[in-house]
Amino acid sequence: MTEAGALLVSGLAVGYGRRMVARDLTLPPLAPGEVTALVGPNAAGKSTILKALAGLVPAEGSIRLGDVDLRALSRGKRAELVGFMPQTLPSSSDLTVLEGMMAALRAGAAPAGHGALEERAVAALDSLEVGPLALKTFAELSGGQRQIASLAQAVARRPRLLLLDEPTSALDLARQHQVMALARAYAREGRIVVAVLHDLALAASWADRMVVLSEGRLHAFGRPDEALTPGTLATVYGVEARVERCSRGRLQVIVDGLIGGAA
Ligand SMILES: Nc1ncnc2c1ncn2[C@@H]1O[C@H](COP(=O)(O)OP(=O)(O)OP(=O)(O)O)[C@@H](O)[C@H]1O
Repeated sequence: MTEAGALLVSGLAVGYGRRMVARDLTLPPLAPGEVTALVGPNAAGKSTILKALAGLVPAEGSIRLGDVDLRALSRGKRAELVGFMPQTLPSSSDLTVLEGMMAALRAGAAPAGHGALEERAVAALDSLEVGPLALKTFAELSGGQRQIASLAQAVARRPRLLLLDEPTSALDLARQHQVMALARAYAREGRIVVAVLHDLALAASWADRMVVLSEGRLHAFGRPDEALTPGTLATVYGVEARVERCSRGRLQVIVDGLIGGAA
């Protein structure tokens, strides 16, 4: 698959000082129109790789969005194309949600007028049904509200590539559904969404593809039913697990125990 506008990552090397998290990581092309779930055990390198794609940590290798070399872009131009929602969210900011969103939007390469930016910020909050949060400070929000506000900030610029680091970890069931539905609708407009998720059932329900990482290496890739196999779960997570379809066709992962350990 080499679809126009795909995210193409090859030979990616990223780490912290001498500690390499990924050395020579090449991913299959991630196509516009699709949600890709990036999964794997704790410390597999998922967040670091997402930050490398966003240009937030130094990396070597090739990161292209179609024919655009993302690593060659200025910070502002890259931020126009790539939206990033971090795993760790600000909790002490005195800025209101709207002020924070406006500041992020203004940091782009081609800022629009104040009114147009405010319209975009408000539209992003409304799309997640959290318009009333606009005038609250981040410090006043609950953990889940902070997560939703942070997602709205990442989406507001309408980037071609949207990177979400555990976007549902603090959310209740209804909000999880809402966020994943938004991610899917956003992708269907011809954009690329990559989301780090720990909940494999949620990932299998909403993602078109899954990338399974282990120790900074690609272990499996494909549709959820191709990527999530008992063999992969055993090797990558060290669990004895079954992958079954429930009556509505959704994949379920049932963990029977740890490999070599007590159930
Ligand atoms: N700022 C940092 N400085 C040094 N090492 C780091 C830093 N951030 C992460 N690491 C290390 O990089 C490795 C990968 O971490 P990363 O956060 O990318 O993993 P992850 O797959 O996202 O994990 P989790 O699922 O637990 O969030 C870990 O060994 C971690 O200790």
